[in-house]
Amino acid sequence: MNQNKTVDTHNWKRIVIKVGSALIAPNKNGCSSHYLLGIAQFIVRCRSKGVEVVLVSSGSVAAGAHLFDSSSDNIAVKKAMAAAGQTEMMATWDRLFDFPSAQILLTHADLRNRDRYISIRNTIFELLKCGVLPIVNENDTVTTDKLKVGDNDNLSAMVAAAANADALIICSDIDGLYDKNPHEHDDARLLSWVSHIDDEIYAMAGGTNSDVGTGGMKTKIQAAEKAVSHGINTFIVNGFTELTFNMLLDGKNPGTHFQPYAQPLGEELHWITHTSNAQGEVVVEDDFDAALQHESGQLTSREVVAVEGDFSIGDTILVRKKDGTPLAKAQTNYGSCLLNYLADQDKSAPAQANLQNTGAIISEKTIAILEE
Ligand SMILES: Nc1ncnc2c1ncn2[C@@H]1O[C@H](COP(=O)(O)OP(=O)(O)O)[C@@H](O)[C@H]1O
Ligand SMILES: N[C@@H](CCC(=O)OP(=O)(O)O)C(=O)O
Repeated sequence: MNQNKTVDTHNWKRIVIKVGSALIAPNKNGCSSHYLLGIAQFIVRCRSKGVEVVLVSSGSVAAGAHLFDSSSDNIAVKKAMAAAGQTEMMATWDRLFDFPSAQILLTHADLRNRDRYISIRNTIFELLKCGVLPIVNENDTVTTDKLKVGDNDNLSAMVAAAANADALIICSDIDGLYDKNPHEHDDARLLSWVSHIDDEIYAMAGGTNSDVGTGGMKTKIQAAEKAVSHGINTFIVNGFTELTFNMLLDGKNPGTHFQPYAQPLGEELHWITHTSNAQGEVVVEDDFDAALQHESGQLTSREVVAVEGDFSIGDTILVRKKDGTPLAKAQTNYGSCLLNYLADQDKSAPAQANLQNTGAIISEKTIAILEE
């Protein structure tokens, strides 16, 4: 691994900054502007250089905790903390800027739906065009396990991709990624530069040790993986110290820098691979992959062995072999009900199965082939 300390920041036109809960409400005792001041100054200086900024701010649960029984693990209480803490957090950020900011609250259900995703993108672009700072968080009040992203590291990467950002800066309570959790190992070493994210990198990343953080380093690596495949320079940095931001402004790497892909995935392919998740599965014969990858890139009901889950037109599905091997993620042109019907028709009365070729279940343009 290279130890690369310089960063070519001059070409950055747009960045996403993610701020962790420990920086917003370090003691779970309401919001504190102590650490936010340095981050706000960094945002102001970026904007004055013509760099557009989107902020992804965690901390609503931590900020609202002091109003409730903070020892409670009850989900409804956590959601109440988030709802109350969100206004306090937005007010704290707003006080630090002399330009307008805008609140965007999202769930994964919004991001994985293509139309809603486009609407989110367009809103972000419009806010940036008018000089308004978008401040994004997960809409914790309405989420359920099935609907949520669950951590703001992954959310920030999805937002960075949606915003077409040049860089994602994840501000945490630690200097970057170490080869093991430094809170548990005295001999842990900081990695300045990661050129490729693989199992070895994931093995270094542990969970959180803090009362307020979600996901620890693992979700930050997942976020980095999403972002670099979109061509986004990704950093994990220590948000507690102003030196971090001075270094970034000087084109120096203050933490861990993840190298972006030289040839990023196309916009729609990236979305289907890294933002959308499969709502159901279409099972095909074990010898199907060659056809999918090398022939028409299309799948018809004739090839379908089974349909699993409940999905609608436009949803993302997983195409997999009978033996379980995942082949592709794709947007479906059929809902699961009709697809089940078509697949049954093909099996029970092949001669009359005139519906079988009514159209491709998935179309070439919306397929992400998965590596075996
Ligand atoms: N290999 C590692 N390198 C650095 N930190 C690690 C590592 N493994 C686990 N961690 C933990 O991840 C924490 C940062 O994640 P988290 O608590 O979720 O913060 P945030 O609120 O900024 O998202 C660190 O404080 C540390 O306890
Ligand atoms: N939506 C949650 C975000 C939780 C979260 O991901 O926290 P963190 O690990 O500190 O970024 C909140 O605002 O509390």
